[in-house]
Amino acid sequence: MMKDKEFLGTPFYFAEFFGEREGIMRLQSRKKVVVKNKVFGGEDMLVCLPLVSSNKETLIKDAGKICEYNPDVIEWRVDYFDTVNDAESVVDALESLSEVIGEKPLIFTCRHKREGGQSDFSDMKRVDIIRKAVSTGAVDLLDIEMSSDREALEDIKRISEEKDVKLILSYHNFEETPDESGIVEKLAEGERLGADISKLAVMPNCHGDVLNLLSASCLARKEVDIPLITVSMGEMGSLTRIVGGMFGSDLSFAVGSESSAPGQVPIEDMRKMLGLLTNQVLV
Ligand SMILES: O=C1C[C@@](O)(C(=O)O)C[C@@H](O)[C@@H]1O
Repeated sequence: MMKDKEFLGTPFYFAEFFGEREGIMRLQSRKKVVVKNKVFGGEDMLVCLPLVSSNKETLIKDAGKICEYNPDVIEWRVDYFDTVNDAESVVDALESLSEVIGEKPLIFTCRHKREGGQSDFSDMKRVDIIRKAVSTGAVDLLDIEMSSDREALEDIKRISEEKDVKLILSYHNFEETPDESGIVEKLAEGERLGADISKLAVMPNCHGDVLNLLSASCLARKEVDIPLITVSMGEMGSLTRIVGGMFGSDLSFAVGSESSAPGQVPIEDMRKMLGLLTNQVLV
């Protein structure tokens, strides 16, 4: 059998690991995460539309608009919200948002400036916002950096477990892309820290970085059991948002109203391209 790759010093045969035919279009994860009938790590890569609205009025308007595209998942980037530090106003907006999006799974992301987000808050404040948001029952998944303060992370894990909210542990690097084994290691770290889903979004500085992101996503399937989200950001990396699903990424962020990261593509374009790649009838 042809050796596909040296993986951390060990010969690695994709066909042997995944089966000769299995995974031609998708490398599925061993463990699946099911949220409101959407399967992370299953047959299809899911498409998520982010909301980056700055106040309740635009949030509700933007939510209505993105729902017209019928995304699989919605992310509220609450760090873009002007009054993010006022937990009561976040809860109030969340309750209205939940009415608009109905049965769509919602990711709640409260990202600090130092993590590439938009707002400043203390670790304690963030835990408080998250606790109150989760207690509404409107949050299905929480996204938090794996580099977060350990105590805060443990609090957040406890909060999410109590309410059966799934935890996405993320690694962002807006400067560069780690090498292949560094990417696999980060994704494995997410799982070790207790994530339900491990995510990595990194900036490429050359085309080799984009290839590394894709090959590392494939290799991570051997090392990591949980669903993965991997992104090469920026213009150079934007193709990974389309083809990433074939290499082991289980969700891709597209644009419905406004983008939340460099290199995201409009959802209509993404669906056209995915339709061409998988030769399916377009929805
Ligand atoms: O972490 C991610 C991935 C992302 O940064 C992207 O590159 O698409 C977009 C963010 O909104 C999301 O929380």
